[in-house]
Amino acid sequence: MSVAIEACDLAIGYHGRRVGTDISLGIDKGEVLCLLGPNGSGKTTLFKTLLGLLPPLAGTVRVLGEPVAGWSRAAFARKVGYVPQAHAGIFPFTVEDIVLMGRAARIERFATPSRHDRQLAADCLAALGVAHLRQRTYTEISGGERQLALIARALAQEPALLVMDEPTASLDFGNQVRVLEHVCRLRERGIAVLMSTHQPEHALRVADRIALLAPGRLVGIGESSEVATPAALAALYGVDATAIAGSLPSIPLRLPRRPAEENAP
Ligand SMILES: Nc1ncnc2c1ncn2[C@@H]1O[C@H](COP(=O)(O)OP(=O)(O)OP(=O)(O)O)[C@@H](O)[C@H]1O
Repeated sequence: MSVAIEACDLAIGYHGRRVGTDISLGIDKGEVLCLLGPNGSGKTTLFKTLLGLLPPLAGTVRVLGEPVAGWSRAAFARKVGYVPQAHAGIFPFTVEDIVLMGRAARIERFATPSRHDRQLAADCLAALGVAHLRQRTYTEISGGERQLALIARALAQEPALLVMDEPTASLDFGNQVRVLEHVCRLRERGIAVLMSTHQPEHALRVADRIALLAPGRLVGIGESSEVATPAALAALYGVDATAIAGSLPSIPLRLPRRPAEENAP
C-alpha cells in the first residue's frame, strides 16, 4: 500500500454549508504535497476533513487504504501526525510534556513515558534546534517556539503520514529553512507529508506536487513547476503575474540522503 491519502469527489464545509466541492487528490508515501490557497479558501477545512475531524459533506476519504471514519483514534494517532496552526494553549504544560503527548498513542494506558520516549522527545526538539526549551512552560514561550514544539510533537508520533497546517508561519528565516529541510528528510524516510503554506516559494522548494485551492474548488494539482506558475499563482491570489515571477526559486531544496539520519526523528 503506497497511497497514504486518497480523497474522491469530496465536498467540505460546516453544518451543511459547503466551503469546497469536487475535491479529489491522493498522496503517496514518500511524497510531499503542498497546498496553496488564499485566506479562507478552505485549506484547514480540507485538512480537518482528510483527518476525520470534520465529516465530509460528500465523497470519500481513505487513509492508508482504510476509510477515515473506520479508524480508531488510537490507531490513527499511531499512523498520522497533525501539526495545527500554532495556538496559545491554556494549560501550563512543559514543552517536553507537549512533545510527549505525541507518544500517548504508543504508551500503554496508565503507564508513564519510558526512557526511550523521553529520549525521542529530546531528539525531536534537538532536531528542530529547540532542545533548550524542554523544561519551559508552553504557555510562556513565543509563537514561533510553540510552532516548533508542535512540529516536534508530531515527529515524536513517528507517523507514516504528517499533515501540517502552515508549519512555517511565524518562524524566523533560519527556522523556516530548518523546518523545510526536515520535511525533505521525512520524504527521504518514506513519510507522506501534506502541508499548506502561504509562501509559494516554500512549496516550490520542497514539494513533489502542488495543489492550488481557490475558494470552493481545486484549480490545479500536479508537478510543482507545472502547477505553480506565475500566471496560475497570480490568478489564485488576484495579483499581477509580473510581481510574482522574480520571487520564485528555480532550484528545489533537495537534501542528500545520509545513512546516519535513517532513524533520526
Ligand atoms: N468552525 C467554522 N464554522 C463555520 N465556518 C468556518 C469555520 N471555520 C472556518 N470557517 C469558514 O470556512 C471557510 C474556509 O476556512 P479555512 O479556515 O478552511 O480557510 P483557510 O484556507 O485555512 O484560511 P487561512 O489561510 O486564512 O488559514 C472560511 O470562509 C471560514 O470563514
